[in-house]
Amino acid sequence: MIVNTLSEPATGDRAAAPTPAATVRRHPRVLSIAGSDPSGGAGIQADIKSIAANGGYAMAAVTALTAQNTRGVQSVHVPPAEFLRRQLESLSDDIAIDAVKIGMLANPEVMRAVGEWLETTRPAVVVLDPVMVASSGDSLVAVDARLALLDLLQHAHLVTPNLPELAVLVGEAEADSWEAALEQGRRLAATSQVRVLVKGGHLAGSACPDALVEPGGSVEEFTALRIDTANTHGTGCSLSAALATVQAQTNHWPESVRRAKGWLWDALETSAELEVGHGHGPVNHFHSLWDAAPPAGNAFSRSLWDEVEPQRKAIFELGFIKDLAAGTLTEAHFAYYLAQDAMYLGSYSRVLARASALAPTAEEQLFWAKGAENCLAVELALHGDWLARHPLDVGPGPVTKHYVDHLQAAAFAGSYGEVVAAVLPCYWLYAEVGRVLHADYLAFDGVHPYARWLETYADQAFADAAEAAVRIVDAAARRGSALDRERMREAFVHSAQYEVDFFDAARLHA
Ligand SMILES: Nc1ncnc2c1ncn2[C@@H]1O[C@H](COP(=O)(O)OP(=O)(O)O)[C@@H](O)[C@H]1O
Ligand SMILES: Cc1ncc(COP(=O)(O)OP(=O)(O)O)c(N)n1
Repeated sequence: MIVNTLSEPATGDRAAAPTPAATVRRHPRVLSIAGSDPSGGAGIQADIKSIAANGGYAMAAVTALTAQNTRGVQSVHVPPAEFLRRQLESLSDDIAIDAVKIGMLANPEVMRAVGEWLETTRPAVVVLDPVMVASSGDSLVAVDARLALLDLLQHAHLVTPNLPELAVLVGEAEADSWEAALEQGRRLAATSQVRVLVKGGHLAGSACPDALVEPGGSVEEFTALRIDTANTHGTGCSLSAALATVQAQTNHWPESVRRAKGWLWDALETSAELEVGHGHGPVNHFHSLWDAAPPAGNAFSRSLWDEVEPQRKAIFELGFIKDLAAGTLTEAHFAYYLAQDAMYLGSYSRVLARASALAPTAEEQLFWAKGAENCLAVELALHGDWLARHPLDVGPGPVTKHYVDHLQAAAFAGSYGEVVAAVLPCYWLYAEVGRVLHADYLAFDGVHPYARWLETYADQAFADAAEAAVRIVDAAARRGSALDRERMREAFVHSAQYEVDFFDAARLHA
């Protein structure tokens, strides 16, 4: 689970390299300018896998050849910088490059060649991983390269040093705490006027924090649980290449960090499956491709529906629902329910707005935005109407509070898949309750006291919206990894249980 927190508003900050126009591409053309790692875990080999795994078209200009494996670097060969220049010019003469990731640049001459090419080409996204030392401890860069590297920062939109690299860039000793690392990140960002991703992989502890630090000093943190693994070869390469790719898809740095870090976390967690080498093994770049084949069609939503069968049955066994169907529910209980529902809907609407913000297509964006609007406009009007006639002075009850907390946690820390899975039960179970109760209501003899409410939820438009929400969840499940689907499943089941508790809370409230 990736959790992110913003310590100061990110306003007014601007990295030195000009912020590009907001063009995004589903499959950006991403160039890695980096060294070769023949073991495939780091360098251009890792970058190409990372770019492809994140949906980009990968290209690579080789800056250096290394002889290395998972145990260490045995030898480095640096071709003439002039030949790197030719590779770069050859690419930019022909191909539109949406994003660049820069890795191992072995000496100042190579750095200058890359700087000059960036100066003329000005790619929209430049992520600079200031590679200096491999995870084995072997140096990959000439000792006199610091100034040339600092000079290169002016061309980057993001620089991603690990703690030893950050220390070299600010000319200080390596940070031994997260707070000290953030301070160094702030100093680098301010003095070089560059956006910095401070990475906490080298710290001890159960958490693995990273933080986006803007030149103006604002910091946004992204925390994940530390995975207990030795397979950390190439994490920095893989992360920076993923960041360049995702940024070209989103044009939103915090979202790019959240996605790239989440992807890398899954790659680390499933890395043991690869069994490569005897030292620091590689991460599993294609975990989502190789995991259990994504569920076809509506298989995922069917499995969710089956899994919450106990909750579906429980709803129709509740006294509240039975009394509501029979028209014998007291007005006091119904008013309490509507008051809680009105409070819930206010928050639910915001969560739908978040789903809209994260949506991968304009169609889904519009769907959730309309849902958010409907929640406020239609539902609150209906409830406001009833509640105006039956005023009830209560705050959010414990179930309302827990349910809303659960939705907000998904909205602020979860992926798009988690958010849409968490909001789905409210659509789907309500449509189901509406369908069943409406049938009872049509067979009802006399004037039903809750006719208006029952008609609203048996509305065809509501049933259509529930169906559309189900289709969106299936599509998100197909795109995600097995881990993503597991998180979606958990989010959905929790929400389904809260739906049961929510109805029940009204009757329990005397
Ligand atoms: N054991 C781990 N568990 C989870 N995330 C990790 C782990 N090790 C590194 N990371 C993440 O991998 C990325 C690279 O981290 P780091 O090791 O600091 O840089 P580098 O690979 O450049 O030395 C960061 O996002 C970091 O949080
Ligand atoms: C050719 C080459 N480039 C870079 C590295 C270092 O990889 P990185 O991901 O920055 O660091 P570790 O995660 O391996 O510490 C490399 N080894 N080879």
